[in-house]
Amino acid sequence: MPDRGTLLRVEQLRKVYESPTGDVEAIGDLSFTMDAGELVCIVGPSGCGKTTLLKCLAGLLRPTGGVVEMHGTPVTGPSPAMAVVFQEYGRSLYPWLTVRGNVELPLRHKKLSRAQRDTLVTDALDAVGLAHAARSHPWQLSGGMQQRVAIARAVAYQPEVLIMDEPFAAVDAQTRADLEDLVRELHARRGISVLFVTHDIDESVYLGQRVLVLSHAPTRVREDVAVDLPAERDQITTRALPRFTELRTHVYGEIQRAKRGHNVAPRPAP
Ligand SMILES: Nc1ncnc2c1ncn2[C@@H]1O[C@H](COP(=O)(O)OP(=O)(O)OP(=O)(O)O)[C@@H](O)[C@H]1O
Repeated sequence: MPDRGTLLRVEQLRKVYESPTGDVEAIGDLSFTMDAGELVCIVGPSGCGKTTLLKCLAGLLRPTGGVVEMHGTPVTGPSPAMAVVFQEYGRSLYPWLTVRGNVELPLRHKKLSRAQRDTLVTDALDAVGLAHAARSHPWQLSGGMQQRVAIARAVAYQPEVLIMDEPFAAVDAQTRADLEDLVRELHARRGISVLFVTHDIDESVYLGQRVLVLSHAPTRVREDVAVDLPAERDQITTRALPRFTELRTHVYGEIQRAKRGHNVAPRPAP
């Protein structure tokens, strides 16, 4: 397990895209911190700047202003301590490699022996329930299985933080529920910190220990909602709790207000 303490610190982050047709201010003045071992979800109105934020955090995009720090060190480029899983699993996997080959590929950049690599790949495939499909090719798998391969690849890399950008948007509802539980299990068992962007309000409350609600663009944190549901969750009983309904209703209301452009009202969560 990683040490507890501040993992990520984002301070007055700002991102302006410059283009010939005019500048687009995607991130306004955004600050939050995340502790090691936390599972934090991010929701916000469509187009508010969620992907831009994740790319700045992952060192894939240079911010216009502000600070992103991991363990007190500025993030200036992609870090081996972070792994990113995007929505388009189909495009992120190499069709000519087997499942095992796809999971193994990024590990070739690490100084590991063949045996160490094999163990990490086998463990990651076990963790996502795909040991039996190791020799298949991605195109032989269902969408949900392909997304599991993408998750296994991220997990095998042994990141400290897993950054996920709407990873289950393209799979069916049942598969989505299974993958949500897989993420919760990886977080609980392996102590991986998870930052999870989703459009789905129920998903954010079911998964998260906190939900950051973003404002419309140029985005900032509108509210940081503590999800005080029991740590042990399951799809049926947790979602049937009155507190689950209260939290999802609250987050939904905040997003509606954010869409209408209401200012951030500093008030406590329900
Ligand atoms: N490369 C780019 N150049 C110019 N503007 C961009 C670029 N990428 C994103 N934007 C703009 O920045 C804003 C935020 O986009 P972003 O994709 O980060 O939002 P999002 O919240 O992830 O969107 P969605 O809800 O659709 O997933 C939008 O206005 C978008 O048009």
